[in-house]
Amino acid sequence: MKILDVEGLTFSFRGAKKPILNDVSFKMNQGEIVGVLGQSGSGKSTLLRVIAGLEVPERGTVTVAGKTVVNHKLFVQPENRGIGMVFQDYALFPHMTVKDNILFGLNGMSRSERKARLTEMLELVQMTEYAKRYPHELSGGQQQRIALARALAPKPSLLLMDEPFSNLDADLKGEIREELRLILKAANMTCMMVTHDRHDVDAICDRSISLTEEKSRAVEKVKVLVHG
Ligand SMILES: Nc1ncnc2c1ncn2[C@@H]1O[C@H](COP(=O)(O)OP(=O)(O)OP(=O)(O)O)[C@@H](O)[C@H]1O
Repeated sequence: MKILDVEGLTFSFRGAKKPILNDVSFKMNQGEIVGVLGQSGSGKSTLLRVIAGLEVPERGTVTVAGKTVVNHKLFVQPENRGIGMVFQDYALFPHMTVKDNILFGLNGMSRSERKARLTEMLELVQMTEYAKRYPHELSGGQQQRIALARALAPKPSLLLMDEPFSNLDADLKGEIREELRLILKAANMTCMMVTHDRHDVDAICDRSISLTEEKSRAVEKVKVLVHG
């Protein structure tokens, strides 16, 4: 089943001469983990932001789990797109415990459903005994796992991760990469991950797409590189 379908996506920042995303098209199947590679400034984060609904494209269509979320006449708000996001700095709420961070965003569920989902998420990321801690009492890798649990808790169709390893030291990175792949596969989550590090892609992703720039600085069509 197709979870993400991006067709002819074009986006320019206000006042810019050329689009930063120019006619970008690709698809993702259920459960696929896809890396987004490209040089600094090539538009990787912007692509994620447009898909998430944090930016409005000039042209193009984005369809998530069969539902069009943006086209020339439609714009679905970010919170209604069924998309989870994990940012570079994890963006955990510092004044909330691990438990409350994960429960945040589960408002539509009954009390017992929320409790069950919390338990399930803590088990998935193996952080059950940390439920009462605050973010500053956790290591970088543990904070990343909680950010992941919080993003997965509302059962999004698609997870977007922007440079999820940039805050981790090199030793931890290897361990966390393996762990992240296992968690995503266990949840059968479809995930798009921005990274500038090809090693991340090799260790975690099923394949990658690459944003390429011509000398004109116009972004070319996405090239799909299939790994393995
Ligand atoms: N709000 C903005 N207004 C104008 N230009 C912007 C804005 N945000 C980003 N840009 C520019 O758009 C381009 C793409 O930015 P983006 O953050 O998507 O790149 P990236 O590929 O994720 O880069 P990096 O790997 O360095 O994070 C950059 O040249 C950046 O300077």
